[in-house]
Amino acid sequence: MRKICVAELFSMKRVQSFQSVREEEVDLLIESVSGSATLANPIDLSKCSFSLTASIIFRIVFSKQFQGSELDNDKLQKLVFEAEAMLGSFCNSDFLPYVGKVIDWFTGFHTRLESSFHELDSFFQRVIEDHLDSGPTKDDEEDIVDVLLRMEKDQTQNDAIQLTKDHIKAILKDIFIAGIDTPAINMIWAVAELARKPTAMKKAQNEIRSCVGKKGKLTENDVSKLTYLNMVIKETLRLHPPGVLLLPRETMSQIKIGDYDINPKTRIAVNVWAIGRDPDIWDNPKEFIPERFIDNPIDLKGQHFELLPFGGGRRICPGINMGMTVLELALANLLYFFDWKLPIGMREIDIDMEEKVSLTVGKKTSLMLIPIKYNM
Ligand code: HEM
Repeated sequence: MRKICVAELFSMKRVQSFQSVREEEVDLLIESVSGSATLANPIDLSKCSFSLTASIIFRIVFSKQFQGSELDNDKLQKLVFEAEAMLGSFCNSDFLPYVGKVIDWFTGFHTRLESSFHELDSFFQRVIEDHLDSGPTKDDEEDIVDVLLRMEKDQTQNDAIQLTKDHIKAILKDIFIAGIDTPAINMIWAVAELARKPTAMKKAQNEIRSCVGKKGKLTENDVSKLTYLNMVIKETLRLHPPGVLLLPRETMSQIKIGDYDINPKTRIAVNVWAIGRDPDIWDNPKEFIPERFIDNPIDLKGQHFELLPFGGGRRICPGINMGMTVLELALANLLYFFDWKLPIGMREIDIDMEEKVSLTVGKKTSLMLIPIKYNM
């Protein structure tokens, strides 16, 4: 099932087919930040980044606008954070037969879980019904729901897996939870780290501005030339991988890790946050130094175990291409069009880097910075 979805939903071809959506949404973000830049007031970049990734996911998944939708105005953020909190919490009934269920009822966990599930489920149900009502879509205009409904319709009884509406909703939920928050979190950590290190910020801006020149427009085609920006993103993902423990694994046989004998069916969590800060692997591990990736072959594709922000193996993030493209495009645009100043009276070291721990680990407080329009 995952194989089919990866081939259909996250292939390079499909990711490319949504290029115009990403570029249009980033342009809208830049337009809205430009409006605030004239006032020279700090803006809430955390909110902007969540709204950008939500807008992109809404359009590629449902062909719907996020702004003005029933989940706009912080409602979606609350829903996603609540679903992440539930997935990241200890669920007693998973581990303690019978008694666990009673404990979950008693603590209120069960009610929270049900309410989070029903809100998302009824939203996806409406989305699917809308798509069915509006009939088939042309191949080159398909969104992700269209693709999933087509796969359901075209399957035969001989197929090994029978795709149902519940499967479709589960896939949509996965994309929603995994695809909106993670790139937004990374965008914020990257800008926060750059704001704390003005030399790196300037270096990234100089690279972008000399590459794009006075064109006044920065597209995905420009991004592949930005090597320093790519190092900034790698360094951010080393220090701040959003999914710090990856998805849980279960051992299939008796294995040995270091000096430990691990039994079959043991649940394993891989702490990529700790690996990224391991002093045996990285010099000055707590320092933000994008230059450490110069002439360094380590990449993000799950082959180098020193750096696994997208995981690895069979469960590696299927949205890696989409996530990286959104991150690169949005950051490049924010750094091309604006210089970023700290609110009055604030120093670089005052930027709060405290983490908010849930299923993902983001910046606890909003990142507030003043955008200054760059004169080309
Ligand atoms: C910077 C951006 C992103 C980061 C750092 C990230 C990271 C991750 C990680 C660490 C995992 C677990 C992998 C493992 O355990 O080996 C994961 C899973 C997943 N990601 Fe991403 N992700 C990002 C963007 C996206 C985007 C944009 C989408 C979709 C559009 C997406 C969809 C998914 C899905 C569906 C899964 C679950 C796969 C499964 O259940 O096997 N991700 N992601």
